[in-house]
Amino acid sequence: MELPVQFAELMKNLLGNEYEDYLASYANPRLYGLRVNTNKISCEEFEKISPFHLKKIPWIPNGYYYGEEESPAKHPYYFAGLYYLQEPSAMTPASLLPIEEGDRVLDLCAAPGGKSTELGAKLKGTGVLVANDISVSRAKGLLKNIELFGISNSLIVSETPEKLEQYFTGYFDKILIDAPCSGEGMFRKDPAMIKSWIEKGPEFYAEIQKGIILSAARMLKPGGMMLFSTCTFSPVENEGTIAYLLENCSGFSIMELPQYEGFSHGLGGGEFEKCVRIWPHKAQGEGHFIALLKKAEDDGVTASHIRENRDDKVLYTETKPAKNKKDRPDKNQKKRGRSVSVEEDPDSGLRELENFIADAGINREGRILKVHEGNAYLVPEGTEGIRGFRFLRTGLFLGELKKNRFEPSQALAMSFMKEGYPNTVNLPVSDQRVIRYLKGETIELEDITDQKASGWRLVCVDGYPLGWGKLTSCSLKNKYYPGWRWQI
Ligand SMILES: C[S@@+](CC[C@H](N)C(=O)[O-])C[C@H]1O[C@@H](n2cnc3c(N)ncnc32)[C@H](O)[C@@H]1O
Repeated sequence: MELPVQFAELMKNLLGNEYEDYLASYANPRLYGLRVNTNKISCEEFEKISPFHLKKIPWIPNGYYYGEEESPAKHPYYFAGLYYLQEPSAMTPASLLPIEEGDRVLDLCAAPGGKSTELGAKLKGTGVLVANDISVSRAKGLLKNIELFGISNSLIVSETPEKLEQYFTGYFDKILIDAPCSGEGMFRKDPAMIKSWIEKGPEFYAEIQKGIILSAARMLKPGGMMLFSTCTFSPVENEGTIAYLLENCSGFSIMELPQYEGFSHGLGGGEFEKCVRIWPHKAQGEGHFIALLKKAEDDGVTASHIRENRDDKVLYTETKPAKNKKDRPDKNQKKRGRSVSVEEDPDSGLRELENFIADAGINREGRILKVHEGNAYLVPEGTEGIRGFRFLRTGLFLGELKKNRFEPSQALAMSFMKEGYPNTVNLPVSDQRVIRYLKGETIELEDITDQKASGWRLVCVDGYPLGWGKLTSCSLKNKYYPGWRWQI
């Protein structure tokens, strides 16, 4: 691989006598990683059913290497959201951010969801995950991955960090910033990054990162934790950005991270040693930088910042944002249409929706049912009043109300756990009808004797949900979301 001359010089200075080992690592075969969605299946269970040759990634509890010749993206278990395919060192940031159930979590630069899917899995349906990316087109890919993973307590947003900050000051328990960077650790996986490096270079991204990290710092609760990561090697983008944060926000400190075999310390000595660097010539990964930061309980800044916002614009209060925002004029309300509650519109299929929720045993605890322009959602409590952002999704999209009917959504199908829905058509992975279903075909079920009553069925592979079908006379009309169909 031909590396830019200037990059090669920088790396020689950085690595000294390790430079040759680093260069030699480009000749090694590329590494492929698979991370199990522990929200849907345990690692033990996955190891039992996996058709792939898996080898544990030593530092990721639910991460595995798989062989280059295998195609896990072309397997029904992928369509069941049982795993995410991700370069092994890129699994590290979400794995090292200590998420606790009930946390409010922000993934600030989230698309296409490699980290968000793990953060959401760790929350196990509790708390809230706000997954944001400035790029709307990339955020659409993020939305698909979040829904495929069955994560139902998330808001998918496409905003600048500065805009988010106006509402979310001091709001989050945990924040992950997987920052835009010059991608020096991606050169082997994606040689197009070399061209981008030549055009822009580390300084360009360092400037962007400075803005992002300060915004994130303001959105963190006192006592909260924030993890900053990149897939690049340049110190100006890594330790440099952390130094900038520490200079500008006095309440922050760098936290110790576990030093697994093959991990290296951050550069620059002192506190920076607590950061982790993954080098491709020392670990079985392409390369990453990770820093975990803690905000002091009393940082002397956040509290007054929240007060400023409250006094000034009443943008956010800690306990019940919805209540305080109720009376604010909502400029976008007309464009978006009116949200109605179940009681207000009994004829629009809402009764069928309520029956569906009751029959399916959907847990509404901590979530609020909202219907908006014929679409029904379960929105995490406390976020229902947030307005004015470019949302791609607010909570779990349940489905559409059509005249007197309710049509359940693909996202709802994916949110069920194994055996979590009463009316299923469960096919073994070896059954040809699994692929035919994923291709959008009608499938016949004469041989499955318990499929007599007509109505909605959750189609599953080995018990894991894939999507909906509607049964009449042993024939299952395909309701799999057309945009997700098997194209292979
Ligand atoms: C390294 S990628 C994120 C990868 C993602 N975390 C994952 O694991 O799949 C960086 C992302 O930052 C987004 N981005 C760039 N500038 C941003 C900004 N100012 N605010 C938020 N996101 C930004 C890019 O669109 C890009 O998707």
